[in-house]
Amino acid sequence: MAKFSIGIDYGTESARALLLNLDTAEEVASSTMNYPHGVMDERLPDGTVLPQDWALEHPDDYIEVLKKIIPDVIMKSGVNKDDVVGIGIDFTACTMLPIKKDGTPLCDLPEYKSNPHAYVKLWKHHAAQPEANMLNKIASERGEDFLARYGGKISSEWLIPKIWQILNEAPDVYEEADKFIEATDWVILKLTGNERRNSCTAGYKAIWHKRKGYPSNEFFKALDKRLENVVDEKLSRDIYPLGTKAGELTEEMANMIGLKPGIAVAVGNVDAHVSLPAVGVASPGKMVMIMGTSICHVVLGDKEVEVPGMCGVVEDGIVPGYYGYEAGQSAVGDIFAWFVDNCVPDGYKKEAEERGISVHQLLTEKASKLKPGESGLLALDWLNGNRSVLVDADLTGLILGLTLRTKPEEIYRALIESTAYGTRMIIDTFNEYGIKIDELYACGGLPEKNPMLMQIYADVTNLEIKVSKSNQTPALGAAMFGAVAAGKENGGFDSIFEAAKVIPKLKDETFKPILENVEIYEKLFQEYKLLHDYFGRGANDVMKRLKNIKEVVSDVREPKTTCI
Ligand SMILES: Nc1ncnc2c1ncn2[C@@H]1O[C@H](COP(=O)(O)OP(=O)(O)O)[C@@H](O)[C@H]1O
Ligand SMILES: O=C(CO)[C@@H](O)[C@@H](O)COP(=O)(O)O
Repeated sequence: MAKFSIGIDYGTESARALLLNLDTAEEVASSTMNYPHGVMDERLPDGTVLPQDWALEHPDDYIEVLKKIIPDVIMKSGVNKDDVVGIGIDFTACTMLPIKKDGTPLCDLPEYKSNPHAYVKLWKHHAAQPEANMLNKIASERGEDFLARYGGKISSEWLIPKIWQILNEAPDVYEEADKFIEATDWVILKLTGNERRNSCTAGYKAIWHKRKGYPSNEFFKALDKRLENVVDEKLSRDIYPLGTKAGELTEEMANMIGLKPGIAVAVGNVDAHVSLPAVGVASPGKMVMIMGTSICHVVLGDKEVEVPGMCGVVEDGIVPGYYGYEAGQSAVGDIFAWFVDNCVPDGYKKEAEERGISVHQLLTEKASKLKPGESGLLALDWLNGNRSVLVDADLTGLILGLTLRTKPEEIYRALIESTAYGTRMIIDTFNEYGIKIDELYACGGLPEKNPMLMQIYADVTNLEIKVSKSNQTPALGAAMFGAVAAGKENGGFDSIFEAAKVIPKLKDETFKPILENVEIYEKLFQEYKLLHDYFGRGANDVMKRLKNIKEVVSDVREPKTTCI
């Protein structure tokens, strides 16, 4: 009798469940649900207004979606729920929340309902940049060796700046919280009743090292004396490797989501990292791009080297036995969404509607007719800051070369190209510092949605791109880890390597660089690099000065005196 595993991918806007047949490697059914509260970046459910750079979610949504998407995949597939042997989840990260000892999120307590700090801080919450700046300054003055493992800087997206922001702006929330926890670990706590923090988020987002643990209490004290014992008081030193079984599905949750109690549940994982074995990559030299709202770039290495501006290198952080490297771009699809939502004339929207296609598709169709370089435009892709290689959320976007004749599709294409140049910067930096990238693999929403974009990435990087056959690659990876938690004796796998040999599939069609495009893009990329270094490496900090003026004028937070 065939056995099944369920993978749940918690994305930025929605969660998707995938039911995987472990005998045939077939993706039997999937189901998606948007988070009822969505991303809260302007106000809380009760109307409380949020300052700029904030991005919150409601933790109740993460359970709510399970009640729909799990019964849905069982119903659609007609599979007997008793044949499901494993569950794995992956999440965006660092997506964190304050909770009480029993797991109750602070925002669920009536007295904290209107306090933004009591909610989930989503990965793209960038309002902890002052704390990140200060942390980097202090760590660098103290010669903390962990900085090198994070490309020289800790991002404002990561856990410690976020916790420190809570302490600075809402000390009562900090006090009231018994724990701060990654959302991925919180969902596992809800599913199994066990707090089993995973090594991936701990390593990449919480400055934890397999052999050295967290930074010292002295370091945390140097940040703020109230943080001296933050690890022991608010986090945990018990960290579990990926592939470990976190526990078994509790009766209460099983009843709620329509499954059998006792199913093996894997420790939590991250959407980017979980995707690597899901495209069949289990050795160095092959970079996987998870392309959607943002792009995460992950690659394995057999040594630990310091690559400037990478998000992190973590031993066993992706699969056991290798150093997992991560880099990323904080906004990619989000930039195109911004353009579509804010900068497209009504005529375009009408045309798209009449033809029954999305505005993205219409712009892409028009932009496909342009040759590389034809628009005379060049853009910087920092509309949500720069995560790699500059690690600076205070940088902003730029479009150069506009004229009175510039068309929306030209700007749309220039924005796509800018994100491809951002990826090329990352690849070049890895190559330069000894992590060779010989092959590119892609998964996520964008390869499905936009072949023109994929061709531009192949031309700009001059690398052939292989694409995952699954349109739910992170969920597939999560299901594979769920099957590893179940173990071979229950119809699963003994290791993620075993699963990676038989489950993943790639599309037959690949995106191959086109020589004449490669040549023009090489010239354009050199121009991008000049702009990148001029605005991003301190020659002209105009972006930060503008942001500073904006903050003072909008009076949301004290002006920043230093930009690091
Ligand atoms: N045809 C398109 N071309 C380029 N981008 C698109 C297109 N359609 C949607 N998008 C962008 O894709 C992103 C969503 O990607 P997806 O991978 O589905 O989600 P997520 O990153 O949340 O997992 C959105 O930011 C949206 O703007
Ligand atoms: O930062 C990470 C992983 O490290 C991602 O979770 C984050 O970029 C969000 O990814 P999505 O674009 O929503 O898939």
